[in-house]
Amino acid sequence: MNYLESIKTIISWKAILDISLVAFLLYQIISLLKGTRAAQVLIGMLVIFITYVFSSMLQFDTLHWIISKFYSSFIIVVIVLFQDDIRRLLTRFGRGPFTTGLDSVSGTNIIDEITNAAKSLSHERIGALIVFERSVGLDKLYDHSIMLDAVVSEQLLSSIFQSFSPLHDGAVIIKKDRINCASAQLPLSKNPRFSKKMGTRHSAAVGISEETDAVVLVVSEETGNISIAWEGNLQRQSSSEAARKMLSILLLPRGQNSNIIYWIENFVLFKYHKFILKLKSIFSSNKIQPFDNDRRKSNDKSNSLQKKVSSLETLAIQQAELSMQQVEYENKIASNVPKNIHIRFPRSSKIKDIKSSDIQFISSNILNKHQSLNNDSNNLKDDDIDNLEHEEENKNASGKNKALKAIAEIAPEDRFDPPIPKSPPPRDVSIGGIPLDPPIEKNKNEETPLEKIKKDDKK
Ligand SMILES: Nc1ncnc2c1ncn2[C@@H]1O[C@H](COP(=O)(O)OP(=O)(O)OP(=O)(O)O)[C@@H](O)[C@H]1O
Repeated sequence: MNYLESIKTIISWKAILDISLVAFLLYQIISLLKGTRAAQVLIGMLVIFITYVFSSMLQFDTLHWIISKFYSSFIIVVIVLFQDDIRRLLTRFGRGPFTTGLDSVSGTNIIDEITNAAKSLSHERIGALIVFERSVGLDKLYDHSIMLDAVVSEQLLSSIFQSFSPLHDGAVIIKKDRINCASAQLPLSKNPRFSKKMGTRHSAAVGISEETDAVVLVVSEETGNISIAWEGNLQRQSSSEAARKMLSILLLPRGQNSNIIYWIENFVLFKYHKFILKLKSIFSSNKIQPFDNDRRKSNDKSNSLQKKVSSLETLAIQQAELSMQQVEYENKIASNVPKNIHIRFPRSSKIKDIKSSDIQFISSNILNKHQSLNNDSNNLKDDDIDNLEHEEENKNASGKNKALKAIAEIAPEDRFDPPIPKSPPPRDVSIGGIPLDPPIEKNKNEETPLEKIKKDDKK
C-alpha cells in the first residue's frame, strides 16, 4: 500500500503533463531532423559528448580540456550549424492545423479552378507547380518572380504553364484569393529521401513545404500525376477529385464560424492523412515511395515503347534503302531522307494510350511518305535535265523539307512547336567597299553531283 501511495504522489497530473510535453517536443525535433544533415551533425556531437564524459572519468586531462573548450562555445556552434533547422522548427511550432490559406466563401471556387487547371494540364502532360501561401509569408520568393496579382482562373493557370509561355518556368504562388506571382524559384528539399529520387520540380514542392506551412500542388510533366506537398510530405493523388478534397482539407476553414469542434475535426483529418502517408511509405515494397514506383513504371513503359519504335524505324529505313537501290538516280536524290526520319509523338499524347496498331500506322506512314518522295524524284527524271542542273541543290533541299514535313504530319495533333525564327537578314558584304568575306571561287574541275549521275548513266 505504501509503495502505491508513494507512486501516486510522484505521478501527479503535473508530472504527466510535463512528461507528455517533453515527449511531444522530442518527437517534433526527431521527426524534423530525421534523415537530414542536421541528424548526422547531432550524432557527431553526441560522440564528442560521450568522449568528454569518458575523458573526465579516465582523467585524460588534455582531451578533457580541449573538449571542455569546445563545449564552452556550444550554444554558438549549435546556432550556426542548425540555423536552418531551428528556423524550420520554430516555424512549425508557430503554425498548426488551424491555419488555413483560403477564405471560406471564395476558397471553394478557387480550389475548383485550380484542380480543373491541374486536371487539364495533367491530361496534356504539362508540368505545373502551384504554391498556396498560408500563415508563413513567402515574401523572399517574390523578389525573383514575376508579379501578377490576378484573379485565379483555370484558363490563366493553364496558359501560364504552357511550354511557350515566358512564365512557365518556376512556381505560381497563390496568396489569399489571388495569383500573386509566377516564375518563382523555390528552395529544394533538404531531405535526402526526396532530393535524391526526385526531379527538381517535386523536390522544390517538398522543399518549400519543409521550410514553411505552404501547401503545394504539383503536376508531373513526365507522368501526368497530380501530387500535393505539405509539411515536408508528398502525397500522390489518385485523381483530380482526390486533389480537390485534399486541398479543401488543408486550405479551407472548416465551417464559417470555425469553432473548437471544427478545429478538432480538421486536426484529426490532418493527422489521419499524415498517418496514412507514413503507413504507405513503411509498407510499400522496396521501401520506395508510391510516387517513385509510378515514375519507374512509366520509365519502363516508355523504354519498351522506345525499343519498339526504334525497331520499326530501322525496318522503315531498311525498306526505304531497299527501294532506293532500284534506281541509282533516286538513291542520289533521296540518300539523306531516311536519316532525317524521326518519329515524334505529340507532347500531349499519353504513352500508355499509344497502341502497337498506332505504331504500325506511324511506320507505314513513314514508308508511304518516303515512297511518295521517291515518286517525286522519279518524275523529276522526265524533266529537262539542263534545268535540273541549276535546280539540283534546291531539289535536294526541298526533298529534305518534304521529309521533315512528312514527319510533322505524322503527329500533328495539338503539338506546339515554337515558331521557327526567320532567317537572319543578309550580312553586310562590305564595309567602305572592302569585302568582308571574299566570295568563294567555284572549282571548275569539281563535278556537281548531277554531272556525276549523268556520267554514270552514260556508262
Ligand atoms: N527550384 C525550383 N523552383 C521552381 N520551379 C522549379 C524548380 N526546379 C525546377 N522547377 C521547375 O521544374 C521543371 C523541371 O522539372 P524536372 O523535370 O527536373 O522535375 P520533375 O520533378 O522530374 O518533374 P516532372 O515529373 O514534371 O518531369 C523546370 O523547368 C522548372 O519549371
